Amino acid sequence: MDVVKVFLLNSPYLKLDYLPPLEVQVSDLKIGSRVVVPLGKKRICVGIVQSICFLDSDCEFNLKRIVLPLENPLISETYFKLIEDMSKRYAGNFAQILSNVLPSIFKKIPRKIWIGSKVYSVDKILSSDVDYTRYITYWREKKVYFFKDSDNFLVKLKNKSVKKIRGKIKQAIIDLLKENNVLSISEIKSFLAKKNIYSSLDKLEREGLIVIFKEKTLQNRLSSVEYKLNNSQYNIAKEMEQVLTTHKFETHLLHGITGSGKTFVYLHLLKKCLEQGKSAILLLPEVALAWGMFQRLKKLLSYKHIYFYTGNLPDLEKQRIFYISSHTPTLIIGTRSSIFLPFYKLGLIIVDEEHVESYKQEQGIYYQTKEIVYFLAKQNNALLLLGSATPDIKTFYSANQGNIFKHTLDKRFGLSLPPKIIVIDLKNKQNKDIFSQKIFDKLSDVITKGEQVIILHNRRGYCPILYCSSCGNTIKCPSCDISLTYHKKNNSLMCHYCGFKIKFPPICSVCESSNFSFYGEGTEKIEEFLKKKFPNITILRLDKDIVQSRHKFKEILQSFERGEGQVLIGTQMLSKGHDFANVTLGIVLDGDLGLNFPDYRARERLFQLLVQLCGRVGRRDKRGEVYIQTRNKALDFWNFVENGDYIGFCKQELKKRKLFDYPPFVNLGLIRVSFARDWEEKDVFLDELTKQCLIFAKNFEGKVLGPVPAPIYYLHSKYRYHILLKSLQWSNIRTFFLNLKTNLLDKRVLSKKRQVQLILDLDPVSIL
Ligand SMILES: Nc1ncnc2c1ncn2[C@@H]1O[C@H](COP(=O)(O)OP(=O)(O)OP(=O)(O)O)[C@@H](O)[C@H]1O
Ligand SMILES: [Zn+2]
Repeated sequence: MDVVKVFLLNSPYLKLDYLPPLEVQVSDLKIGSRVVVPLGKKRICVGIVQSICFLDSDCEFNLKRIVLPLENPLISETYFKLIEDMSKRYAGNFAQILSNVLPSIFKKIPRKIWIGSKVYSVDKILSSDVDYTRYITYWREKKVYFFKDSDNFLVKLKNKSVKKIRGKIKQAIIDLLKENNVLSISEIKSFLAKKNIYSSLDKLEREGLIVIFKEKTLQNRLSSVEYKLNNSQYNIAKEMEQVLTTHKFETHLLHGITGSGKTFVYLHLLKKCLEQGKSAILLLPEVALAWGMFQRLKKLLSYKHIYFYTGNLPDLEKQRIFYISSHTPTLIIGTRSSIFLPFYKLGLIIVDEEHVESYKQEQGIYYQTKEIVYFLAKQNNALLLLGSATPDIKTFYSANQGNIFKHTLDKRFGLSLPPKIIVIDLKNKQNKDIFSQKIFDKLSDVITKGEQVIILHNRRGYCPILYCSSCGNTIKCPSCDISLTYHKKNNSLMCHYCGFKIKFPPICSVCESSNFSFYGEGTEKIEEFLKKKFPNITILRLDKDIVQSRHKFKEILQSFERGEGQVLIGTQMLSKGHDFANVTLGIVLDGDLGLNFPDYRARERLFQLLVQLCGRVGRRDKRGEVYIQTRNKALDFWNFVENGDYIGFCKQELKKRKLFDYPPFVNLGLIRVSFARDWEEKDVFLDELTKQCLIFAKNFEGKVLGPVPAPIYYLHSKYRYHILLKSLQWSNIRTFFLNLKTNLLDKRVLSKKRQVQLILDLDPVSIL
């Protein structure tokens, strides 16, 4: 008897046995096929065929039958291997990982399918034998389509001088077209992350503002604008081109200072890769950066299959790109979720700004994008290129050990010079002013000259800490161990971790007074201060409170680029990737922010942020200056910052990490334990947890630290504990975790009912 093993893409994420679908030979069914299967008495759900085997036994009567085969296959065997690798590496459930990384549309049973241009209802196919038989016939002949591509239409502006129009979506479409000349309907949907833009397009067309036209020939041909690499770019690009040509798996690091022209090296390699008929991915750490890069490259490179991809595209758009990329050489420019597309002949993976922490996914399933692309590149004999002005110290170390080929671009492209960096000591100053006198004078000077300034302050809101004036109590979030931030504009207090919000003034929970003192400042207060001091200029602000949409983010940046504001103040959002022409002064108000976090990566993170910020200053002929305020000028950290000496900093940091046993010298695993505050058995559980940790620690090759309360002990109404594992082998860490979990389950202090959550976070980026 033939049995088909299927992974369910929905809860309970099991692997179950089924009989093949009626009228289908098992030999017609491929591994990786998507199928609809019955589950329990009434449910039907979607799964992926893992294997087909022959069983001697006669348990046929107990097995249910697959009710409908869909894409045959949806994913390839190499895709399976990737998920298998992830489930081993991250000690997770195969089906759950697969379900998480596939576009969510594949977890649902489709409602319609197409045969030729005719549409059929899946309900009907499932309920009528005649329709089912006909469906299977076409399915076998590969004539069934699960997606209809109706978006081969392009849109452009008719009248370039339109300004304000009514309707948010309409306005957003017009703004997009102003930047891009021509876009396809799919691209507009992608960027606005909206599926229904048709009525807005329709209205705009009727109002005579845009033209919608059919793409005539499918311009499959690849071409690019003429460009000339400078000598350093050329030598580096040629070396890697050689790797592409010989289809070898190699990892390279491009350490190029800000403004050195890394993008043109990428451009050159992407073009070569596509010319060879292979696919490529260019990853960026944030949606806005990915979109900026997509627009930039589309102007330089013309090819039909260049797509912008991120996790929050509309479902149908994700599905469309998924299908196309499985059988066509494509170039994907996107964020980390792009790596789970089923690439056809993958030849090149570029990870830009490779040091950024958002390459680590910490929701749903935990994974490190860089580990997965390493696996993918190896599997496909592809070139993996990591690029950054401030590489991750681990990458830097690996390159120095000879495991990664390293290339350096140490000069800005053209004539521009990196800015001069001046660190200002605030130590003995008793001033309550936000700016030191020296910086304030400099600021006034630059404003008078009509040049632009960016000010970095990594804290939003008006004021981050509020004390009760009567009893000294700080006002905290009721669900988190975090101070509430005062926001003046809406006169409220907010928790920046869980979103909790109350009107100001609150009542002190200790003494019931409602008189408060404020401490510290956020971007909102700095903006207010500057507006008072410089009433005649425009001051713009860029932080999460202002930027509620991607569109707004762009709007502020563009307005600043056009010179409509002279000062831009913001959180780390303003530090990455932007190419401002007229900024000659950068200011960092609180250079120490984050430096004292109980996290071994704190210094590295701050250094990277500061270098990125400096990269935005003086990008044209006029050399810029960056002033940084600190209360700890004595730290040698600041010498490295002033000299822009990233390599020196890395070397010193590596010494410290070696001394205290931190990566790259050991591997870190963090077991995150959390449970509700009112859980009655928490004491019993914690006792047992501590006991078990001690027992397993005896045979553990490495160190076990904890369980201890996490630095943020109370968050989202849950208590949190950490167990930190240090070992030379990842496998030791995984084994420790699995043994601990199994034992706690056996002892029944951990139940499957999820009162307690136990998560293994390998190489944690945040240990707060
Ligand atoms: N070969 C080239 N031909 C023409 N212009 C170039 C070339 N290389 C770089 N440039 C220009 O130099 C500037 C800096 O290049 P690019 O943006 O690629 O730098 P980057 O290394 O990516 O910097 P960052 O890390 O700050 O993003 C850009 O304005 C870019 O257009
Ligand atoms: Zn909170």
